[in-house]
Amino acid sequence: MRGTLFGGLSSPNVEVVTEPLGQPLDADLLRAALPAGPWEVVVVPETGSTNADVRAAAVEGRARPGHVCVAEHQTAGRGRLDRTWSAAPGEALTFSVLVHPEGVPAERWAWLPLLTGVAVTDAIHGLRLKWPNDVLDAAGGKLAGILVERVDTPGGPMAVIGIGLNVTGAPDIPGASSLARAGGDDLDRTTLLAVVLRALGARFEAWHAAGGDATACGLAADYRAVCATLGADVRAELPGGNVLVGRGEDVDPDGSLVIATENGPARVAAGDVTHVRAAGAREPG
Ligand SMILES: Nc1ncnc2c1ncn2[C@@H]1O[C@H](COP(=O)(O)OP(=O)(O)OP(=O)(O)O)[C@@H](O)[C@H]1O
Ligand SMILES: O=C(O)CCCC[C@@H]1SC[C@@H]2NC(=O)N[C@@H]21
Repeated sequence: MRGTLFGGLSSPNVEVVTEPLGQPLDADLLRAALPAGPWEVVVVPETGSTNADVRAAAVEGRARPGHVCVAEHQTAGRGRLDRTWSAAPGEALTFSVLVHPEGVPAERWAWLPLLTGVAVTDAIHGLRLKWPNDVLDAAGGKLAGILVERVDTPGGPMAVIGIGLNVTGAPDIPGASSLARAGGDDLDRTTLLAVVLRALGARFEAWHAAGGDATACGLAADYRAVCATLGADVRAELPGGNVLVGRGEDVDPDGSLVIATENGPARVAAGDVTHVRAAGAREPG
């Protein structure tokens, strides 16, 4: 596997074909590129939201952990905090994975979105994370978003991990980027998806085996190493209009961001924050 952006997770099973832009996803090649395990991959030409589809399948007992739904196009893609997620047909990877963090205490599930962000940076070199889990290119453009939702299934509580990764292009949204804009020269979506799923599977297994202890499995340290928010001047907007301004100082063992403010350290959990921005920056919302 060549290219400036891919990480070291290439598989000897992956036949790498450099495809022209917009080549459809190859479901057979994708399945062959994944290691033996729980993967069950469904590729659909169009749907509303892969997160909604996987959630529905899980609730109805039709999907097992390891189920992956990939859409060439979403007509009602969902972002965090009830935002929308948009991408032109074929230009992005939009997919969702069902996972079962069986035995992991509920408070540790907050690491799942951060774990997913780290997996994307494992798979594709040169990317950073904006806390909690926006994936940024080297220039700070957002090229992937992550939406993790808990779902109650007949087999117990599980989580749907949704990833939208802009590959050959990005919507005309200020601050949005894509792998193509970031200078990536391997833009084959089938190969990319296989590499990201392998990285996600490896990160999930290690975290799960550690009972969800992000420190014990090395996830917390790896997260800090790729987190662009640490050391940066940030402005965190909270629901109700309160704002915290300070320097991103640390990420707690529970995944909260510690901001060094003039009044001392303040901790914010992902669910408590409407936006985290570079201080002074004007960004969309
Ligand atoms: N394909 C896309 N690529 C990038 N951003 C997108 C895309 N589709 C929709 N968006 C939306 O554009 C907005 C810009 O993202 P940005 O990271 O600046 O948001 P934000 O306000 O900082 O929120 P957050 O950090 O919670 O994602 C977000 O609302 C995001 O969900
Ligand atoms: O940054 C965000 O706001 C999160 C965006 C998550 C988008 C992905 S695309 C695949 C999956 N299906 C959805 O409807 N959303 C997620």
